[in-house]
Amino acid sequence: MSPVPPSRDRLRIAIQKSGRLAEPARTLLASCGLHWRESRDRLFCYGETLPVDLLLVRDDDIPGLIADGVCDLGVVGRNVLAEQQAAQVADGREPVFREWLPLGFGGCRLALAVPEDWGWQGPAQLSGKRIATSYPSLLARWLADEGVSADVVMLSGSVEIAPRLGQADAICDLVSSGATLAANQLKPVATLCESEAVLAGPVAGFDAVRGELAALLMRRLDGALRIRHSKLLLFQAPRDVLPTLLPLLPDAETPTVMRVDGADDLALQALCHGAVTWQRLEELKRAGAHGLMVLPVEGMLA
Ligand SMILES: Nc1ncnc2c1ncn2[C@@H]1O[C@H](COP(=O)(O)OP(=O)(O)OP(=O)(O)O)[C@@H](O)[C@H]1O
Ligand SMILES: O=P(O)(O)OC[C@H]1O[C@H](OP(=O)(O)OP(=O)(O)O)[C@H](O)[C@@H]1O
Ligand SMILES: [Mg+2]
Repeated sequence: MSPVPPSRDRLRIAIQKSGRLAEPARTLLASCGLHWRESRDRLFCYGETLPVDLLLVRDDDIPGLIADGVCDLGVVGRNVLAEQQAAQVADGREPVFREWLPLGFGGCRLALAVPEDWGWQGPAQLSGKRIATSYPSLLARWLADEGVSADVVMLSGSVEIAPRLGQADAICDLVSSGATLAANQLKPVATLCESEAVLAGPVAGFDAVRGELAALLMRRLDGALRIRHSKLLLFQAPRDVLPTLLPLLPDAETPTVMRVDGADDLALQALCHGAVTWQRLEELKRAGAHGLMVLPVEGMLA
């Protein structure tokens, strides 16, 4: 492994090396104007456009790396962050990392699931049962909140198969489409945590240099997230149709309205955060708009 530069006047962000969050995390950070030179072992990326480096790691290690000050920020699932926070609290320790910003990808939920043939009557039914999970602290907290005493069986993977193998009666694991549960004849009965990828950072702030870099990154992330699905819509329309036309704009900010030299119609430009579909364009045209043009938005600074 090539040496990690020891400087602390640079910001270091941990992201997943490979896995579900690896590529979207890099794409999002790149959309904030960050570009890197990768080390030969592909574990460290040196920031070339800003003093912001990447550390490529297992996602479970990210909260600990923040706690130890090895890295400053991290992109990790809320499920992982919340589990490690719950473990610290259960140990009587104050968590030193927290969620800074939800990032809008990696959506899933941590759910409790039971065999399909159980008639679910509520959490009390789990009393004395064995529940397999990779999230023992979140599950233990939920059981305590529900006043239920059950055995938590810790498994690091393939949790859904545990009931079929006789290792557990129920499970608590991540669910997205629900296909894995269905394939294992399980049904979800409670949600313990709604999750997505988040930017995690220390509860305490940074020193001045890294604090400024972190603030800059947060502003850019905020801008990048706001325009992620946004389009700029340009069109012309007669003034009198605007009251029917403007409500049709998909989740738009107040449009800029300009007079067109020598023409009666107005020219409008609207930043739309909702989906600008063909169907919506056709509706706008029927309502009196013409010359409709949809443009991608590369960046935005409020
Ligand atoms: N089915 C899913 N749909 C959507 N998001 C998911 C799904 N499963 C997991 N995630 C999210 O993606 C994160 C990373 O999942 P992944 O399967 O890549 O983790 P991993 O196998 O623990 O990876 P690593 O090798 O880094 O430890 C999870 O912690 C969760 O936040
Ligand atoms: O509701 P679904 O869309 O079926 O997704 C849920 C599955 O996805 C994840 O597993 P993954 O596919 O990442 O496998 P792994 O955890 O065994 O690596 C999670 O642990 C569930 O098993
Ligand atoms: Mg992991």
